[in-house]
Amino acid sequence: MIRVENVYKSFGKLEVLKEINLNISKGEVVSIIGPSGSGKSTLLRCMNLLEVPTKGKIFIKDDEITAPNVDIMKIRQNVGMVFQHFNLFPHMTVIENMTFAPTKVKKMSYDEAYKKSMALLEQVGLKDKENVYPGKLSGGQKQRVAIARALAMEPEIMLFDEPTSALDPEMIKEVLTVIQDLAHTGITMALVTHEMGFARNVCDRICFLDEGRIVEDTTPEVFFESPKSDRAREFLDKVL
Ligand SMILES: Nc1ncnc2c1ncn2[C@@H]1O[C@H](COP(=O)(O)OP(=O)(O)OP(=O)(O)O)[C@@H](O)[C@H]1O
Repeated sequence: MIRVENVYKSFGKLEVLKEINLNISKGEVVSIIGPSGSGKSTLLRCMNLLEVPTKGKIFIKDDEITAPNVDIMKIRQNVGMVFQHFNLFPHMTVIENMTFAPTKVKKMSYDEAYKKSMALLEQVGLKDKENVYPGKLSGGQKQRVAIARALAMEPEIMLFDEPTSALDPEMIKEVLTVIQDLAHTGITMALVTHEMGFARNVCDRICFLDEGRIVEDTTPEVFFESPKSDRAREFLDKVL
């Protein structure tokens, strides 16, 4: 579903990603973890071209998204993204946030977008917040709306960039539960997360990044029980 081939990314002289090769199959749930500054967010953002690789290719299904003249809007319709800071439109109510892209970008009828949005709000436990502005929601509620909003575009892929890092501890669980419920429903998911329990219990695979390179790409069992690299062992000693 997602194929990253020999990708490099630099910001000026700073080489942030080096020789990245990664395959994520349809329906797989992959966690990208590693020390701060190791390039996790940059790698995720390359998967929908929020960052453009300096070198290498990325394919979504069989389409090379790094090819010149690619229709980026079309790609992003199929790749939902959830950010650390929610990114809801503050001047729109929850339902306006939800129906905006499906009607404007996907040209869904308002009725269809509305029905779909309400079903998704119910799924994330926020049906009663339909007409509320984001400013009146808690962080956890905002993030659940952001997830529902991304799902309203019916993407085949969801990218999560530290979706719980900006939340108070008591709200982390409600958001992780929503993400966990989504895992293994057929949607392909890549997550940058610092939630080791979630990575271990929910994800199919762990990609451990260190200084811009994938150092381990393995199952949670192997990664958490017997990582092969010193760097992963040092990292786990610090975070567990
Ligand atoms: N747009 C940018 N311009 C310049 N440097 C950037 C940019 N985005 C990221 N970087 C740098 O690239 C490096 C990797 O950043 P990235 O956010 O991908 O790391 P990360 O592993 O996600 O870190 P964290 O866990 O702290 O969020 C960092 O040194 C960061 O400062």
